Amino acid sequence: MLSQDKSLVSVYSVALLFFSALCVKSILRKRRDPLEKIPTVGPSRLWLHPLASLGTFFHGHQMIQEGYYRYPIFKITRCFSWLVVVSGQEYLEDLRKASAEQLSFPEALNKAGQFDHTISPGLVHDVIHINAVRGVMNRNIATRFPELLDEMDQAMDDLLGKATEAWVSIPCYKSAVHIISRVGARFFVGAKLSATRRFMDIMLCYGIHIIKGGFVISLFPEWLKPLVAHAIFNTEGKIREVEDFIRPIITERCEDNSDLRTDGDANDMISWLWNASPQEQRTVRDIAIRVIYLAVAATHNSSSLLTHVLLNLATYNTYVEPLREEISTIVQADGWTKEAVDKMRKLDSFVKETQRLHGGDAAMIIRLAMSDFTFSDGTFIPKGSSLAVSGRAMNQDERCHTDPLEFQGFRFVGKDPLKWQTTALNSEFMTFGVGRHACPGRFFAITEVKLIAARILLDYEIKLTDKQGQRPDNSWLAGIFAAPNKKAHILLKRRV
Ligand code: HEM
Repeated sequence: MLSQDKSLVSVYSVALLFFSALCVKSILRKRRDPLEKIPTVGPSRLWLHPLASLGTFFHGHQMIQEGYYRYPIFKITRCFSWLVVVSGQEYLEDLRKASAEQLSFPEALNKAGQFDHTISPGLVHDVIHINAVRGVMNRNIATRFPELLDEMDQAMDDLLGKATEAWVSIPCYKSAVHIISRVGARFFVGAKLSATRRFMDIMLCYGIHIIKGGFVISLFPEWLKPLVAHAIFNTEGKIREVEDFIRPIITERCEDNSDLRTDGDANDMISWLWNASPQEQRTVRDIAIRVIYLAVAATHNSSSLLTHVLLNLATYNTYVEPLREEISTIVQADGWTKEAVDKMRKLDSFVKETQRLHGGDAAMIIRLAMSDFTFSDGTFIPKGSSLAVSGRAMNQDERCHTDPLEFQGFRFVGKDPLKWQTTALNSEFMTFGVGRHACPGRFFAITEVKLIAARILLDYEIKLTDKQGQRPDNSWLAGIFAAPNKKAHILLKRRV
């Protein structure tokens, strides 16, 4: 009995010693922490980081929402470090103006997705593919619009069959990924590959490779990362599989290292990227890597947005008829063209309102401080800190939008399109970012999502599976990235 008491005492003594050591360490660190002056939402003791990080992992969006109403700048814990979150216009302006040597988007992206190891070292700093999207790709959306339409119809037929007069239940997110990835693949690499099941599966798996692999690889020290990427995630092997699909296309379009032809069905991302690259980067591997990166960038966000739009069409059914009326009138006059889709202002507003209420991440515009940085009010941010903007809270602020938690599908109709059209960049609404890194693919994404929604509206009746009309809740990735409910189904029935 006595010896049992003794061992209990020693356990308590060790625990007390450990706790005291943590407190001392925390106090010392707190004194040294250069971010100490920035208010904290959630636990502020660094020794509580493991627990607090768990809190952020589940409730980060609520913490950011709370911080937004209390401070123009604050911090929360995230994976054993701080995430500094800003919202005030002055801070946003500083963020926008900061040079790449001060606050870097590519480095923040690399830290989050470990692209150096999940795709290729240095890729996030290369601009060839970004310039291709900004320039030649965006110029070709209208030209290649008939193919988008064709691919979208084929993808719908795949999902629902040609003639369905009964209600069919389809998994909303999975179906959105199916349609978006097919339309994207048709646009990027042409009809042959978008119809090749194996290629499409490999590209979809690559997205998962980046999300899961990136997270696991980030847990290892820098020197071990290449080994883990090679041994566990087989990044090289995955790239080689994509190369095998792209090689014959490149060979068929050119016999030496000169420009690839861009006529007819060769007018796609493979030729655009090849022709934009200097001689030493005109390799199958280089093109495969860039195609993978763009396909990943193009698929996840657009599929999530389409899922939210479909769920909202099914939930807020009173918008269906006015939208059908707008779409039919425009299509009767102009046919199915990009210009016609651009003219669909009610649909545009419906998509934007969906982004505002359902689509936005709690933390947007991620940046990594590459050197010490000081905001214009004197707030100091040390090198290595991660920063973000409380985008979702801004989108739902009653000072900007009346009844902000209410879905008003036509909220943006009649408002200045330069500021409130879906593709407009606006420091009060940052779903596509701001400044030099603002999403270059937004014109394609919005054309594609509006086109798919418009075709579904004209061809199908749509409703929720829930008889009470309850929209399925969003889910949160790592507590701060909004994702549509992946289990949600919707019901579609072909219109007669
Ligand atoms: C609804 C769909 C989409 C959303 C919400 C979205 C959102 C974003 C955001 C927030 C950024 C970062 C901006 C910043 O931090 O300032 C970004 C960057 C980027 N997006 Fe998108 N995006 C979408 C679709 C697409 C598509 C379809 C493509 C490809 C064709 C694409 C290609 C890119 C690229 C290449 C970048 C990096 C730009 C750079 O590094 O300068 N995105 N996107």
